Amino acid sequence: MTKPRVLISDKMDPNAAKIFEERGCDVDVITGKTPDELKEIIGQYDGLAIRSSSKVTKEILEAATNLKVVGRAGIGVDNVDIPAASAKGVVVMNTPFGNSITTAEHAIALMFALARQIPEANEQTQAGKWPKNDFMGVEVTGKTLGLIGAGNIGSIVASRALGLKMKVVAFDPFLTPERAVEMGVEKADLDTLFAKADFITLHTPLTDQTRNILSAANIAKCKKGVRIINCARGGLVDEAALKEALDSGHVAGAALDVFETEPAKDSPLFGTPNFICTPHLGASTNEAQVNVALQVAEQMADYLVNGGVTNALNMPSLSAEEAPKLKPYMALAQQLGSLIGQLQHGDLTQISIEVEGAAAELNIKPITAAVLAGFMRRFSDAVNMVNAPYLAKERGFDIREVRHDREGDYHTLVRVSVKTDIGERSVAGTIFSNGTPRLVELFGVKVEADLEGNMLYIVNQDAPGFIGRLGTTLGEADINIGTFHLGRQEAGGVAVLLLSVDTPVPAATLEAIHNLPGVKRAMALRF
Ligand SMILES: NC(=O)c1ccc[n+]([C@@H]2O[C@H](COP(=O)([O-])OP(=O)(O)OC[C@H]3O[C@@H](n4cnc5c(N)ncnc54)[C@H](O)[C@@H]3O)[C@@H](O)[C@H]2O)c1
Ligand SMILES: O=C(O)CC[C@@H](O)C(=O)O
Repeated sequence: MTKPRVLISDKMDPNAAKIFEERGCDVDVITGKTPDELKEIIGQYDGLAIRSSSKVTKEILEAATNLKVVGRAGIGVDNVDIPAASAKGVVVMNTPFGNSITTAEHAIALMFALARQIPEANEQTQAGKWPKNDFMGVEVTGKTLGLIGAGNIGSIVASRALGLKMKVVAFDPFLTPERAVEMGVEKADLDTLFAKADFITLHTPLTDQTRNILSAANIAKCKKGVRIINCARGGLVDEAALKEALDSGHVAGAALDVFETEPAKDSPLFGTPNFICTPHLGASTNEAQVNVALQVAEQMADYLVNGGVTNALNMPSLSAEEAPKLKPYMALAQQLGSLIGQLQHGDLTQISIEVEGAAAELNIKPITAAVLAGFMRRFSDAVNMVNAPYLAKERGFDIREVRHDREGDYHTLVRVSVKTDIGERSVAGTIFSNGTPRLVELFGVKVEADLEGNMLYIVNQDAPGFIGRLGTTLGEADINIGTFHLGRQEAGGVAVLLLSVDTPVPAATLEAIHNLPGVKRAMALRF
């Protein structure tokens, strides 16, 4: 088997390359490429490991003909076009915890730097001015910290602030009252936070809801003398409004690690008294960079080599322990999805995935994604488990997942049903003890078959002599039968035949089969 190839395109701790190699990948470290240069080489790679410099745009993804995974050594994935990656079937992963402590510590460091005006005091002291009377600071003890965003980093900032004997008021629409109690913070709405906070620190992603969350109007609602810290994303604070508020003295100090446009080289904020900044250094400690590099390399190699999915933003997670257990189920699910997709008639409205027995103990999300990948092949060859759920949603299909505790005739069963404007139909399969998937039911008829290669599906009225006539028709077309599976509802009733054949069945032979007495339907299938 050829080794997966990975490109590390941003500066990253060398441990990442080492891990890729140890885990069975070939790795190239090529940093500093322009988008056009990256476009030229990206087609050779199965994986792309990045920090924030590489922009994984739609154009880059279009050129990435072999790409399976993009791994961000860090949290924010604003430099990756996730919808385009999903549509292309490329998994996007990040490392959501590796740099959280480091970034939280940077926010606290900036809070102290603001409270005691350390950067300016340092500059003037080193200029020989000894400005002892010019820098009257404020204590943080007893002050209120307004926390906007109480996720991973926000909650670490809160715990450090509480340790400094501050009060913490948090605004986060997803913060539950129980979690607020657990964190020791007061949950508040934004206006209450503005009214109470002596310091405000931001820890949200940049979204339509959070863009300019500190707008001119909101800054005006803050206490006079508030100090603002942003170590999350540029664009959360309206930089022009912040400049005005610093100039007027309404805001006593502001510290930005992130800017609306980065690299920020000529911001109007530069040179403003009581303004300090760092060049997006939130995650820049040895510890954090080792953490995120190791983590991204482990996650990406795990996906490329074993199919494990961790911290993916566009695919359900699948641990390295789960992956081997789920592998036969995913093969079965894909085959069932493909079978029902090839046989489906009418306009589809709903797909249901039911798991029963041992299958009900498993993570159903990857099974669903595999069913959809098989099913959606009827629309495009470029479908996989990553993009199938998106494409299915795009087409408005109602996807249902049902877990049954009961064990039926089989110790484990996956059933896929479709609802269309002309009715409902289902297929079901099991996993044998040797791990092979097997179809066990097709549209209500018990029929056992391995779904692989070229197959022929025939529905006929059960009658003596039919199998002989079918064999002759195939023989005359020089088509060799591999396996033969027959199921029927009752003697003389409707029978279902599934045959594996060594070569594809041409249209003329299908037509001849269709014309045999008693045949209701004949279709060539491909797995
Ligand atoms: N400066 C840096 O170098 C650096 C380093 C790491 C992370 N970051 C950034 O820090 C931010 C926070 O990271 P995290 O790991 O804590 O993320 P997280 O997902 O754990 O937390 C984000 C929190 O924001 C909350 N949120 C979402 N919408 C909100 C809204 N409208 N108002 C208030 N809260 C809202 C969410 O509920 C969540 O609790 C991200 O933007 C990330 O990219 C920056
Ligand atoms: O890689 C970096 O230095 C910044 C990372 C940070 O912005 C993140 O979102 O994790």
